[in-house]
Amino acid sequence: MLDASTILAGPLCCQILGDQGAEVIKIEHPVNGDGMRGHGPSKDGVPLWWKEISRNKRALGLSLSAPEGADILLRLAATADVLVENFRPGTLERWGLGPDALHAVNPRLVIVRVTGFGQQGPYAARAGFGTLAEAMSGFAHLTGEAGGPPTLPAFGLADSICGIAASSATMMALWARERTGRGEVVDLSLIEPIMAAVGPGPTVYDQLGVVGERQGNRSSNNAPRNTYLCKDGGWVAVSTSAQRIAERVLTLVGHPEVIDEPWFASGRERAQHADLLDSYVGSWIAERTRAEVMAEFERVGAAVAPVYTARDLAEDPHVQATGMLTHVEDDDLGPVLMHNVMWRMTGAPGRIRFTGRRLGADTDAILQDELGLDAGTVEDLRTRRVIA
Ligand SMILES: CC(C)(COP(=O)(O)OP(=O)(O)OC[C@H]1O[C@@H](n2cnc3c(N)ncnc32)[C@H](O)[C@@H]1OP(=O)(O)O)[C@@H](O)C(=O)NCCC(=O)NCCSC(=O)C(=O)O
Repeated sequence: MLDASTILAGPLCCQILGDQGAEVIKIEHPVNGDGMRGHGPSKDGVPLWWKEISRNKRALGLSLSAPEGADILLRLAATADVLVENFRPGTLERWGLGPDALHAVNPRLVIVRVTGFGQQGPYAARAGFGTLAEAMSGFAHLTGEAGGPPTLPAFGLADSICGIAASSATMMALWARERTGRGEVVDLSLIEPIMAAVGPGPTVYDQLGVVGERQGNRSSNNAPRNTYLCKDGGWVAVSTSAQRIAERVLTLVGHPEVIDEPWFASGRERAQHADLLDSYVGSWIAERTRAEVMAEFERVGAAVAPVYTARDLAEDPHVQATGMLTHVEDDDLGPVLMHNVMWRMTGAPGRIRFTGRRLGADTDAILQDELGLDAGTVEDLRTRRVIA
């Protein structure tokens, strides 16, 4: 599997498949590397996010815009199952590496193309980032306080949802290939996966002519639903998407009488009485420590979670017991804590074999051992910065 993508969506797709056993070659610009190397904090010059996002990927520095680099990609593509890229539409074609050229060397290749806005349409040529997808999908309009500005997430939400969707699309394309014998071209924009996650807003607009508005931490589908401050300064989140859970919460906080109100019978109607329900739940929680709130909610079978920092998450006994986070040995850093393979499978469990490598760490092995280039050619390409 060839990961010629940059920053987040495409690389996350390849990380997920690499976790599950795909042999991934990470292709990067030989001089600049993947911009992802500069994202987020580093320790003594070692980029920390890179260790996680590029795990299980061998590193090849290769200029795809140089004709000799493009030729090397075609040779790698000839035996690959999948190529993931996220250049603007037309860029691969400009380098002689469009789907026609790739399928000419390997008709069974699955080509996954991540873009901001899709391969076609009036916005196709625009530069795309997850932030723009968060804005255009409806997410930002719905997020934030009523009366406050539209709000963006503090992390790459649209990119990550797209990366997860891309991994699923890749597997579906591979499955289709099993039946047809032919590769696929997957056209995946950053907008569509987060649009699907934002929900049925366009359907509601189509049928009812109304659009949703920001309402802080509340939901228009259920109440009580919010974050609440505990006596010791900790926060918890409560959700009551199921009717039975709503009844248990209001009984627990000492207001069982409200359950008999006709409007209490549906989440949507409860949402219209969020002020009252929040005041009942909020004042009960404010008199207790977070540990007490957690224990009481658990005792009555209601739904609650602590609002965690990264430190809380790392120290949580459930996270530790289930291995949701795991330590992986790294050459630069020693043991590094990172999120584990995202799910557990009985027969073919995923595995983190190694952490993200330095730019070009595997270039010689890939070009000499796998493509049969001689050492002199490799050195010449390196001198001319076609490879790194
Ligand atoms: C990210 C982009 C805005 C970057 O736009 P541009 O800089 O104009 O690049 P292009 O796509 O046109 O691709 C050409 C450039 O790719 C760079 N490039 C990268 N890798 C290589 C390799 N291996 N070889 C050659 N060139 C390479 C190089 O600098 C090229 O510029 P030249 O040397 O000049 O030719 C765009 O690629 C894009 O819209 N991608 C789709 C959406 C996407 O995935 N966005 C990033 C998600 S992360 C995110 O949203 C976030 O973190 O925030």
